[in-house]
Amino acid sequence: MFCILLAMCFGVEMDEESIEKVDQMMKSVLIALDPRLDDFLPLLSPFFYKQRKIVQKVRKQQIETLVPLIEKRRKSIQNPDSDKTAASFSYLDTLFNLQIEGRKSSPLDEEIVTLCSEFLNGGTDTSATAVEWAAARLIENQKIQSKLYDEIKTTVGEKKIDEKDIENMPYLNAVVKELLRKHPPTYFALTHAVTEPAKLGGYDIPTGTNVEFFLPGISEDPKIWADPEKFDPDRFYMGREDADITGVTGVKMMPFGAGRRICPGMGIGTVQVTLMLARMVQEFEWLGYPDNGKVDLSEKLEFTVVMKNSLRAKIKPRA
Ligand code: HEM
Repeated sequence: MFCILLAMCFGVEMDEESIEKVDQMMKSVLIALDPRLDDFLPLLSPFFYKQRKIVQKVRKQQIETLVPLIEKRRKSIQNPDSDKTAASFSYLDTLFNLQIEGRKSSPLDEEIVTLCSEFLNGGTDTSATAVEWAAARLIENQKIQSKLYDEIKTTVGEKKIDEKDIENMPYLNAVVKELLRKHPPTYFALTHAVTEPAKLGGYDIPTGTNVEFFLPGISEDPKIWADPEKFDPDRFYMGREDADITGVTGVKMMPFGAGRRICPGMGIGTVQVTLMLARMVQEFEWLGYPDNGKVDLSEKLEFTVVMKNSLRAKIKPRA
C-alpha cells in the first residue's frame, strides 16, 4: 500500500533502502502527531516543552528526507531525459504550480513536504486497516467468503481480477461497503470547525467551535440501521438497505467524511481495498489460526482503529 502511494506521490523510482527510510520517518511523524493535552489547552504548553522539542526534531527529519525527492522530481520534469525511470505524472506535479488564494507564490518546499506526508499517511494505514478487518470478517464467516469466491469464479473464471471487473461484482461491492460501515478505519473524521453559528442535531454550535464526528455513532445507529451490530453484506446485496457513501444524498455512514473536505483518496482507496480483497480471496482460502473459526474482533485505537490482537490466519492456495 505504502509503496503504491509513494510511487504515485513522487513519481520517482526508489530502492528498498530509501523506501524503508521514508516509511520509518512517516511512522515517527504519526507518533509525533498524537493529540496532547496542550493542543486543547495551550496554556499548558510550557509543561510539554520536551514533547515539543521531539516534534521539532521529527519535523526536521521529515523535511530532510522528503525535500531530496521533491528536488529529484523537479529536475526530472525540467529535464525529461535526466531520469528514464520517472513516471509520466505524479501528485507532486500538481503541487509545484499550485495557485494559492491570496498569495502570489506557489507552495514552498516545506509546505509541499506537509502535503505529501498527508497524502502518504492518509492513504496507507486507512487502506491497510480495512484489508485486515476484511480478512478477519471473512475468516469469521466462511459463508460470506464462499459466496464471494463463487462470485469471483463466475465473473472472471480463471483470469486474474482487475479493476474493470469490480463493477460487475455486486456481492464484492456489498462486502466492501459493509466493511466500511462496520469498520470505518478511523473513529473520527478530521476536526472540522464552523465559520458561522450553526445548529446540529438540535445543538447550537458557536462560530469557531471544533466539531468532531464519531463515525461508528452514525454507521451503527439503531435508528437508521437494522441489526447494526451484525456484519451482514446481504443488507446491501439484497437491497434491504442502502447508503450513499459520499454523503451527498444523505448521511447514514461516512467512512471518508462528507462535504467539501471529504477524503480526496476515496476513489483510489475504495478500489485498492476492493481489488486487494478480491485478489486475496481469488488466490487463497482464508482460515483462522491457530483455531480455525475463531477471531478476536477487539479493537485498539492507533492512528486508525486496528485489531487489538493482530490477525493471524492460515491461508490455503485455491486448487
Ligand atoms: C479506505 C481508505 C480510506 C479511508 C477510509 C479514508 C478516510 C478519510 C477520512 C475519514 C478523512 C477525513 C475527511 C473529513 O474530515 O471530512 C480523510 C482525509 C484525507 N484522506 Fe483519506 N481515507 C482513505 C484513503 C485515502 C487515500 C488512498 C489517500 C491518498 C491517496 C487519502 C488521502 C487523504 C487526505 C490527503 C485527506 C485530508 C483531506 C483534507 O485535509 O481536506 N485517503 N480520509
